[in-house]
Amino acid sequence: MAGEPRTVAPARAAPAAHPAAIEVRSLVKTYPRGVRALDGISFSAARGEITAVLGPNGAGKSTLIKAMATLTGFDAGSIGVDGVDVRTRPAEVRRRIGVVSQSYSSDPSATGYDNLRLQARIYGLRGDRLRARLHELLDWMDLGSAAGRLVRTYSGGMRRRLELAMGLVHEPAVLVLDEPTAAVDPVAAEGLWSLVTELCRDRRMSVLLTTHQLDEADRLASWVVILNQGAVVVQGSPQDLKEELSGDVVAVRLTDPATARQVEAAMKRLAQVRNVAWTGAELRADIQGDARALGSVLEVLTAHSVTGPVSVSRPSLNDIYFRHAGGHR
Ligand SMILES: Nc1ncnc2c1ncn2[C@@H]1O[C@H](COP(=O)(O)OP(=O)(O)OP(=O)(O)O)[C@@H](O)[C@H]1O
Repeated sequence: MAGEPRTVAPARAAPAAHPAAIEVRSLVKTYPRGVRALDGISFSAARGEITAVLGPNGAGKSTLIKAMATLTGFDAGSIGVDGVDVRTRPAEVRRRIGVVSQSYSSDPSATGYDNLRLQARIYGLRGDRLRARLHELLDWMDLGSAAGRLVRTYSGGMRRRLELAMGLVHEPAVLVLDEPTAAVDPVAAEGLWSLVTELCRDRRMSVLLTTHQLDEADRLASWVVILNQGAVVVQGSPQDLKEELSGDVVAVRLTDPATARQVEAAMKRLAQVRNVAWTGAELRADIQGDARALGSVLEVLTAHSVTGPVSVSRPSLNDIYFRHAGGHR
């Protein structure tokens, strides 16, 4: 379960004269049968920066993206995209936002070029402008030589780059990427991230991404919003979030269920242990204090005859994620 709702930094608010790339205020969305997917979330994504939204399955990330992209309605609150209200001016929002969703939107039985051309035509590009934009995007995404091939012959990384090109065709001010590196290999993911970083740095594009890859958020984003069960449990810069966890993290793998339960209970009784969370069979304890705190934790492990390797490290964004977004055995 998540801890108490909290922020390590207040939700940022942009001055009215320079609206944020995305401004979400007290957003509520309830699906039929009373599923409250978004329970009053607020955050702001700054212009020209990467903002990451993290959260476990079902946290509400996709619903949030759909609401931003005008693909689903919401019950209360507001969303501004590039200063434009989603509810009152949805058509204008669609011109200003590009969305690259988790599921592919390209047609595998058409060529990369034809997919991109169709997308450009949907956005009203014609003639020389269309050809120039397609040429630019294909070149930029390093798809020039593969443009005439059917998309079904593309590798996962090439297909992701094509999807990115399709999301950029109308030169949106705000780009939303829903788990863009899911199912691509690390090299292809790295390629995608350098393209996205370039978009922000050189073209002042604002990017909001959802990811399960915490190291990605840590490395790329200037602001991180962690959702759980439709609520913002914590938000701040990666640095803010890390500073929130001073002390050390002790990690140990416990495969025997009875031992795991006993060790968890004993750890929780230690005054120096601030939080205990599970990542699969790995128990992670946040400890506060000097070497004596570590000594007490090791004593618990010894008392329960735990002989496996134990690691001690500085907290990462991973630890904050599991602390706030759950992590039960
Ligand atoms: N069309 C729908 N009808 C009813 N409930 C829905 C619908 N879509 C999503 N939900 C529910 O809303 C909640 C939030 O789902 P959402 O897909 O937004 O989460 P998510 O964070 O994107 O998850 P994932 O990481 O698995 O993609 C979940 O409880 C989900 O079951």
